[in-house]
Amino acid sequence: MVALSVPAEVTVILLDIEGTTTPIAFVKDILFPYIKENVKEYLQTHWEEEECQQDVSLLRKQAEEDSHLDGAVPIPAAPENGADDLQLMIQAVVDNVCWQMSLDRKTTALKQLQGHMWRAAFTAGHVKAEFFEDVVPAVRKWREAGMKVYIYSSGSVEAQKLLFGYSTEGDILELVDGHFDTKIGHKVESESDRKIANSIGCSTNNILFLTDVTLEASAAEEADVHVAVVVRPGNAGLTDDEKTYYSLITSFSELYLPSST
Ligand SMILES: CSCCC(=O)C(=O)COP(=O)(O)O
Ligand SMILES: [Mg+2]
Repeated sequence: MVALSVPAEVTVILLDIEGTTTPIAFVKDILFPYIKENVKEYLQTHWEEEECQQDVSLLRKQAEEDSHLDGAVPIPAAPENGADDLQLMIQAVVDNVCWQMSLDRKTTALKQLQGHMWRAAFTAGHVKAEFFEDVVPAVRKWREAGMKVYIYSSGSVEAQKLLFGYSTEGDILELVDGHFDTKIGHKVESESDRKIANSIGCSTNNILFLTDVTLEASAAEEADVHVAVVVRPGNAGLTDDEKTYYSLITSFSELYLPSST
């Protein structure tokens, strides 16, 4: 087994979810199809609710920003003329969500609606989140050694809490000291990592970020965050240069804390 020593200055381990703690297949084959299959009915059922209206407003704002993009799906202003307009509006939101998902976009607007939709599926017990088997034992060990463990995922904080709260390992939310999503900034922007350090109350070089995406690793590194790229079954392949440049791990058990024997 390969061992990667965690630098002594690291006090915080920051974890990506999809492709790092959790198989991409769980997200792509279970969570995302749930949205595509249920979004129309969800909007029809919850349309009058404040939360749903806020989600639609955010999606509409995003659609305006996206209007220059190829294939972008506009969302018209709120309907005034009854049921037919409402159905057209709902269909536009459905089409917009499906278009964004076809590109695996990580917009806050899309992620917020997804999080709200998954709430019903998780709390009713229809879905349980999957974690790689090394994740929970390693996180427990790190915390026992005094490390803080935070999550930084494009999935909304609400969705992150659902994953950790309703998992095949039970409710493991207590293993996480805090959560960050794209509201703090996108994962490919270094400024987001600086803001995360600031919010935790540490320096960027006190953080070790584990992610499967080299663009995210590169942004974090530019902010002076330590990084390791996580190689899991089903993840996108890395180029030879990326394999040479980054520290790679295939399991969290390959990380050694300075105090580990
Ligand atoms: C945490 S909710 C489900 C995953 C998701 O929607 C997503 O976009 C995952 O992105 P990540 O940044 O964790 O790779
Ligand atoms: Mg990921």
